Amino acid sequence: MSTLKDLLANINYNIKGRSPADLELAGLCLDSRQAKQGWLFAALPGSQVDGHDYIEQALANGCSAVLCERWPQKIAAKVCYIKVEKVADALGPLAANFYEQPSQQLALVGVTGTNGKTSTVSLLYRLFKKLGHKVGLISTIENRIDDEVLKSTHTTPNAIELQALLAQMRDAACDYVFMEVSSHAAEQGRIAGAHFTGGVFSNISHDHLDYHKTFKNYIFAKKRFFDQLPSSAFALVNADDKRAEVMLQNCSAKAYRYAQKQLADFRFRLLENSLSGLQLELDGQEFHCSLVGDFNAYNLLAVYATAILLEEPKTEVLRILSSLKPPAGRFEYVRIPNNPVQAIVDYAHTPDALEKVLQTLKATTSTGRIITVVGCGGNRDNSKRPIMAQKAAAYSDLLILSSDNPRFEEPEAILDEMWAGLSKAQQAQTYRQVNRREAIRWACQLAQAEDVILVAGKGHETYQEIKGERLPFDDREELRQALEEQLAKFV
Ligand SMILES: CC(=O)N[C@H]1[C@@H](OP(=O)(O)OP(=O)(O)OC[C@H]2O[C@@H](n3ccc(=O)[nH]c3=O)[C@H](O)[C@@H]2O)O[C@H](CO)[C@@H](O)[C@@H]1O[C@H](C)C(=O)N[C@@H](C)C(=O)N[C@H](CCC(=O)O)C(=O)O
Repeated sequence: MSTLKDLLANINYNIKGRSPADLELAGLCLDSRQAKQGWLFAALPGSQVDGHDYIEQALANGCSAVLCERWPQKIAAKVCYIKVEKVADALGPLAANFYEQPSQQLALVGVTGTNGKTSTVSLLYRLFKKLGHKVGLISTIENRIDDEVLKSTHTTPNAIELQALLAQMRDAACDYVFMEVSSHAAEQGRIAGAHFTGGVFSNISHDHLDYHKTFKNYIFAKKRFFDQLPSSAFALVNADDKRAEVMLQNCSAKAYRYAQKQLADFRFRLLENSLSGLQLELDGQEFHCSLVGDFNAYNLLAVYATAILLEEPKTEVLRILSSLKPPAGRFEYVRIPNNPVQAIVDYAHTPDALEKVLQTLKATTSTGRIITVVGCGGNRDNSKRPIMAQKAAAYSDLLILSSDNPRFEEPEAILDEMWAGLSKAQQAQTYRQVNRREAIRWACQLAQAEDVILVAGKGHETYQEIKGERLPFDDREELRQALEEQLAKFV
């Protein structure tokens, strides 16, 4: 077993208290409440709470080492204190050493971007499984160690959880791992110390400005991931997004571009986009699949290009891709027998994602109306609220503003901010109903035979987060029930 001194190789640090040379750690933690005998506690400063305030609690729980940015007032001789410039930057490499560099022993591909991360990694996971590999998945919806499904609490886990998960994947003989890289994760060093075989950038648009403050900071958080890619890796970017080139600036990885509109290494041409699927010319080959919307054509192209860069056979990749269904809660259809109304649940919770889904519906719905139910999450970026309402109103024939996950905010106050984005004329045609179940019921009651209902924002989620509680709630279940109730109208 390695000593703490070995684990600190390649990290700049100062020491007080016990020497790390003869200290073997039993575990690592970020939360003092989970600390155990012989563990190292990493005192991470957050934006609200500072881990340094919990050093004493971690020591009381038996920790024998502390990673920190400033010396605590009391230094205990039996504890090793390691001071680094930024805990967030040092923890990843330390955790990677502790778990014996799992990402060096498999091929890790990270996907970043405002929209499309979950769909892309989920498609990659399923494609590589069908190609016969053992595969790991780290995503917003779930984590998977090949066939074993684990709960996911974040888009990208913290540095310790990430390295522990990668180690489990390595021990289960996974050869590939596809993971989402959120901007929070890149900014907070959660991916530091991870060795990537490839990085993919899908797009960037307005989101998370509560955290990053400016759009520029948000772009540079994503860029941090590309800056981390080694020269042996590939850096694959969507060249149709105008920030793609920023990702590639000073990036040591080998650059590849995919696009519809630009000259690029990988391209698609949209032949047909209907509610029954996409017909594409993908990298020169005719291709059909049941995924809907040109945003999915981009996701498919990113997946295809990644597979080719990982040297998978082109014909087999295209054959499997054409059979894949959309991931849960992404443009997921809800239909019940005898009810002609089509309903779609989508996770779109950014202005850009919502606009893309609605554009697809507009382009593919010829006769009926589009009825949209949408809200915005509480305690998250409130600057997107008026824009999302505006986008929803622009493409919908009927709009019902409702609650998403209000968290600790007043649901009506969130709707007020959305409402402010609507013109007087749009307001006159928009309903407000904070109770999401009721809002979905209203949408179904208002729908006629040819209409399409879009319930946006929560996708795969099976809960609604209200005042610190996660109450069971599933848009797809609610829609099924409401469509059943409405059935009488058509029989
Ligand atoms: C809202 C937000 O951004 N919170 C971030 C912020 O947290 P914070 O200031 O409240 O502090 P904290 O994490 O509660 O506590 C700071 C430290 O003290 C420790 N602590 C705290 C209490 C205690 O009793 N003992 C103790 O040791 C904590 O374990 C932690 O290490 O600073 C922390 C340190 O940098 C972050 O880990 C934390 O992200 C949390 C985990 C979070 O949930 N963030 C979300 C927004 C997030 O990361 N989301 C992205 C996806 C976004 C998307 O694409 O939709 C994701 O990757 O999931």
